[in-house]
Amino acid sequence: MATTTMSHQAIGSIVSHRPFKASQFLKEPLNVPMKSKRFKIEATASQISVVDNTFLSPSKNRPQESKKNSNEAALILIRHGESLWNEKNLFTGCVDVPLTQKGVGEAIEAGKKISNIPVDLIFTSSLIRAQMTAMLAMTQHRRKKVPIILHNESVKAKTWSHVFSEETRKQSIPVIAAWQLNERMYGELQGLNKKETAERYGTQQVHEWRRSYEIPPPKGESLEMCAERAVAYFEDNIKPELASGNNVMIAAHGNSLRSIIMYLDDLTSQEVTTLDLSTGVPLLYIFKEGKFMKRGSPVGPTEAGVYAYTKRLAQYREKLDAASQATLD
Ligand SMILES: O=C(O)[C@H](O)COP(=O)(O)O
Repeated sequence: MATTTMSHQAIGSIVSHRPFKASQFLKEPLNVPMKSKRFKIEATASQISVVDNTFLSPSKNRPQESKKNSNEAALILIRHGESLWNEKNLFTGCVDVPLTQKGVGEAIEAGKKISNIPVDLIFTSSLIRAQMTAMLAMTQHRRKKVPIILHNESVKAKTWSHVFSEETRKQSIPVIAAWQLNERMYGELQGLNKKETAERYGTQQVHEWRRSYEIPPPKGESLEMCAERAVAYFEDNIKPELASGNNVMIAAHGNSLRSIIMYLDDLTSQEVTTLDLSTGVPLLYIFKEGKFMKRGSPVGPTEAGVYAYTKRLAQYREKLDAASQATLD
């Protein structure tokens, strides 16, 4: 991947800034040797990235003028709705299972609760239950922007998923799927029934595996090991977006979010053992002057508490109200 990145920069410096035409790329002769085809694809991608690097690129690479001038941003955390293995009371971890119908409903209800809160970027894990939750929640959002899952896993994926309209891009919300936000890997417990496992190994032992900070399940990740990737990702990729004034939603998992909340609330390894997250319940934080203020879980879309001390959120809601009033007139 480093090669691709390096050739991106190398190519980027020589690629002219002429607007990119999909037809140019799609008519690419398929009989070119692999290397130059890779070069051509990379060149094309660099042309795209040169043409519109304000869309989808992390704020740290975004030109100054595109960053919002605000020292306040909303951060919404949401554990995925009930999954098919939650329903069966099986340890899930990194096994990729979808939501149940109840979990779908939970995601939609969560969307209603946050429908007035601005969302500029969405981060999910690479697991479908988190991605389903994010997409379903956003169907309820009053701003009606379209969440678009980014595909930067290869130069070709990035090139072939390019959006060619500036206006359409403005009506979209980039969704970044990161494996670092995946549920903790539950090792040899994955697929086992939680009740049967407690009967076999003892309730205390299973509670330690599930809720302690340092003790990993057999051949799995401890919460501490999960935090090493999830919190690092949050600090490197999500916090800079908040600092730029971008409002972020993270749809992830019980333990990857427990590790992030431990960081946000500065919990001790003892305190985090009592932290448990329900499925599909959004939690709101306000990031202001470098600090995270917990605002709790919005019960309804107009709950005053959500907007207390957050002038920007209140103004955003007033704008949505005015816009919907205008469409009614
Ligand atoms: O991975 C799982 O089984 C659940 O998402 C979380 O499980 P836990 O509540 O046992 O941590």
